[in-house]
Amino acid sequence: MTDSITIRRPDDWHLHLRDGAMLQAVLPETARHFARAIIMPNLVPPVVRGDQAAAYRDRIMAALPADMTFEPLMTLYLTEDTDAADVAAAHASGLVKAVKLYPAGATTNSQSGVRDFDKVRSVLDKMAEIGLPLCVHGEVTDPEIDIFDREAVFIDRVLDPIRKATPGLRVVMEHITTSNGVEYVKAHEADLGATITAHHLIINRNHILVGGIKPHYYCLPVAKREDHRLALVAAATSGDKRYFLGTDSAPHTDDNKEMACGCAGCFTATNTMSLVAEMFDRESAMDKLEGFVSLNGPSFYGLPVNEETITLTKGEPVEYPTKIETGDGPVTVFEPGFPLHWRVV
Ligand SMILES: NC(=O)N[C@@H](CC(=O)O)C(=O)O
Ligand SMILES: [Zn+2]
Ligand SMILES: [Zn+2]
Repeated sequence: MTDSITIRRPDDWHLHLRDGAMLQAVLPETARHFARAIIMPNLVPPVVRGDQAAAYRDRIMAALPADMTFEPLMTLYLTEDTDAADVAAAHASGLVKAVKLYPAGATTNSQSGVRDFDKVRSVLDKMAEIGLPLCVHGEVTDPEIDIFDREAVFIDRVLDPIRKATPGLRVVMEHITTSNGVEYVKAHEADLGATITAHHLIINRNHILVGGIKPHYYCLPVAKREDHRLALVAAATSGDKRYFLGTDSAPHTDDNKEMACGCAGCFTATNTMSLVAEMFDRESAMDKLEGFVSLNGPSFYGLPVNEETITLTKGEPVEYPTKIETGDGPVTVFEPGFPLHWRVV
């Protein structure tokens, strides 16, 4: 049995860093292990234009501790008013690596998202032309649709039509939670990838609801039934290059999670590598870990892999804080409910 593994330094292809005091507190948790991350633009107000993305990147770099290296890969939040020329310029300058589609009302800070997909047609056409990926929060918001079906219905009603209407558009299905998401990627060879979070490899909907409600397991898309979790584990550990790690680490203060109407989001930045390694080890798939966390993402985004390496070793259960302190209040670290044995040395 292997108890030590050295891999190229990983990247996180879906991360929420927020701003201000929260940014200051959570950034080191990611930069400790990850070289780069795709930075989600759902601030209030959202990061819509290139100049806003440049200013946000500068705030992230200013918050980075002097002894750490980290490269934020910036994204723009697609709205019905997004200007295709501004998007193209932000991409040409090297600043912006993706555009993010939030169906309006689907998740945290998505009020400015898209309602009428015809209104973003010209931006999507431009993105297909210049090879700029679209990252998609794939859930319909129709109140008639059951929350556990929203991803599957999104694929049929929205995603597949968009892809057919915009040939060549490169799409990342973000934080997939269903076998439907896994199968859709598998069935469409070109221009399609998917991120998978650490927490969706670990929890199913029972973990949220059985024996009392667990607000720190509530995120969107919500965890589904066990057969979907198993499909995600199989996809992540398969070695298929189209699946890669996007943690969706999404900090909310405990005050905002543990309330009558708690926010959606799991905070995993602190222990992601231990969580993912534990799950890969259980599947006897440690040889696939580097692909999932360090190689497949750069391959999809057309970026070089990281030159540095990290080493993980297996031993006594890893200790990590139950909460991190932030200027806005404590944020609870994702607790899988079982010991983690792999640590980054
Ligand atoms: N995943 C979540 O539950 N929350 C994210 C938004 C998102 O990625 O959908 C957040 O910004 O808090
Ligand atoms: Zn999302
Ligand atoms: Zn997210």
